[in-house]
Amino acid sequence: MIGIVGAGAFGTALAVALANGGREVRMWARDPAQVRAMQTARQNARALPGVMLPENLAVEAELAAVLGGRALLLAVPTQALGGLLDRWPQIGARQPLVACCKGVDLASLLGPVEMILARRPGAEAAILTGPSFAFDIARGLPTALTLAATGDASALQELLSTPTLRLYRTDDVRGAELGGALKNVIAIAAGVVIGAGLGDSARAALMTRGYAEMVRLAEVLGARAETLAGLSGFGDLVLTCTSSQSRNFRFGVALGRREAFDPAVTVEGVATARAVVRLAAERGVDMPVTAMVDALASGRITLESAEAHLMNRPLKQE
Ligand SMILES: NC(=O)C1=CN([C@@H]2O[C@H](COP(=O)(O)OP(=O)(O)OC[C@H]3O[C@@H](n4cnc5c(N)ncnc54)[C@H](O)[C@@H]3O)[C@@H](O)[C@H]2O)C=CC1
Ligand SMILES: O=C(CO)COP(=O)(O)O
Repeated sequence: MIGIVGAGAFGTALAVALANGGREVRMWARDPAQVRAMQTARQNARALPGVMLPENLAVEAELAAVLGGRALLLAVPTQALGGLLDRWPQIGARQPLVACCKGVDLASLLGPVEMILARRPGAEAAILTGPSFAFDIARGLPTALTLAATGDASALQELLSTPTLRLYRTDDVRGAELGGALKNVIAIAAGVVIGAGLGDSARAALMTRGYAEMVRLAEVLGARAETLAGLSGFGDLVLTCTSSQSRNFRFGVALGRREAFDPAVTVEGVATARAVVRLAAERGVDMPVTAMVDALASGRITLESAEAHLMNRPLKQE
């Protein structure tokens, strides 16, 4: 059995793909009304309307029902992960924990695996990340992801791979965590550029310079540059900066157009930008694109001054 905590878009998509791949899956949602609706309609109408839940995917109202399997996937937004682990001490005692989220925690400046290990020392912890929209995964479209764990991830890799979900493993947990977290910030910047009508060339420039600062910070924090060049960094950066399926990209487009954006939608890059600005300052790393996204998203600067600031930085070697 594979347990999943969190029945949002990503948790449900993984649950559907794993169940369609022949695994027994149990997914827990905190809202009993949502559980009943999913049990009755065999759909997650809130997160993935139109996707049928296979028979071997059970939707559970009790957390205990999803514990004790071969792995427990934690599919909640990064800013909710700490609270989840604090609220439910029984999570983690009996199975490997796989973080299925992308971000840096604002309260602790830690990544998802670091947050798990800070609260559950000695737990077997991993992160599943990489270019993959929930709807694509749920529809059974081919998807490749990175599974990063400090120990040997071969058994988990086998368990979580299906004919449509192909997992590559790495021991560079820091690199995988940071690739997924930092690309969301750059995707917001790419959205701003498109929303403001600055053009595809400007987007390509921002993606490239954004990638440079992602690698700069990741290396200082002990990650390997080659991990950032893989699925969890470069791969996800390309996907998220170029598709309007991405919520981070769409949030950026709204910012660029000076339009409002639904605050109920999960946009990981906003809190992560704020956290990364602090992390970068602590480590003395220059991250101009991230700083600009944070300042824009929090309304501290205008679009015009953000553009002028980035274009008027001292000329330098690439
Ligand atoms: N949607 C996508 O295409 C993908 C999302 N991700 C990542 O997955 C993570 C989750 O995102 P989504 O599922 O898309 O967000 P979502 O907003 O669709 O769902 C989040 C779910 O977490 C639940 N939740 C929040 N706090 C909770 C708590 N304390 N206890 C229990 N449940 C809680 C919410 O009720 C909601 O069902 C994010 O870090 C995101 O970056 C990764 C790859 C693809
Ligand atoms: O991480 C994702 C795709 O890999 C999903 O991106 P958004 O959270 O921006 O929708």
